[in-house]
Amino acid sequence: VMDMCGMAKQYNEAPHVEKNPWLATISVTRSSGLEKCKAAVITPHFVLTAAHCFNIDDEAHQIKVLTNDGKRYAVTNVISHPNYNVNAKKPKIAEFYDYDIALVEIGDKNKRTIKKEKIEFNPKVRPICIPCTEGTTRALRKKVAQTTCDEHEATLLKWGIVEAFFITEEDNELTRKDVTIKTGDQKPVCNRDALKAPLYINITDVSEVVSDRFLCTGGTEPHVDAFTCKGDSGGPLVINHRQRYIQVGVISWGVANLCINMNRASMTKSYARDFHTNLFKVLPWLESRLKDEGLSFL
Ligand SMILES: Cc1cc(Br)c(Nc2ncc[nH]2)c2c(Cl)c[nH]c12
Repeated sequence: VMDMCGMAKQYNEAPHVEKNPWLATISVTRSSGLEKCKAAVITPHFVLTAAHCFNIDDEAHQIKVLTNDGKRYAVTNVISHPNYNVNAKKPKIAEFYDYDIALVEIGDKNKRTIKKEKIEFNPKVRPICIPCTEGTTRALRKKVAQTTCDEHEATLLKWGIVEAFFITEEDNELTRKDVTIKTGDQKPVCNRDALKAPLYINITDVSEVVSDRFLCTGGTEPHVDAFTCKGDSGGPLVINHRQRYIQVGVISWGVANLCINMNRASMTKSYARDFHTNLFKVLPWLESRLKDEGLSFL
């Protein structure tokens, strides 16, 4: 059976990498320089990240996946969501992040070995749980036979304010940043601040830039949320359910760039919202692309 997902060391003094063993870093080497994103380990052959981390002309050999134990993995394939198209609404909207999600397949095409290289799990490298899989039913301590995907969504994304966190890297140290997902009647209030992004200043209808695929976090109500930096792109938005960890989103974009080369501003802004691709909204794509990975989707 697939290694139990969403398990991490809990004791206070545990190394940060063992508290967040699913975090991975994606590096893309281009002639124009190095781009970095974050990702989440979900199976031995796949990490999950944001589609906007890649350009059309990036080739697999330019991309490496780094796991918490310091191992660098070659990539055979980047599978971006078919509906992702950052240019879809040009010129009115310069960058459009709908369906901003991608699977990165690990392995080395050039190696003559038949078996693909795969991510080695250990206390520093473990998979996170993905919604609507058997592993998440077990992590939620529910009955495997009767639990539905709707129950996963009802349990994880309750109506109103949902406590979650993302993981960022500061001075080579992983730290969790607490946020609240605004669902139900709180969602429109959160989404509306998207129009405060410099990029969208001339847009009047928020639904043109914030599609139903996004989860919205950030701001100062009901408590001051952490905000993302560009370098956090692709990282997982995580819910801690009784010490089991389930990924519900992928960090896509934010309204305010309160980070100058990763120096996070001390003060946030009420409109400093962040938007994450909601995994519940891309399940058919996830399932079709991960069918041979032993995840057992519901
Ligand atoms: C995570 C993340 C990604 C991107 Br792309 C950003 N850039 C941006 N968002 C809208 C237009 N451009 C930001 C900002 Cl800004 C904060 N966090 C970000």
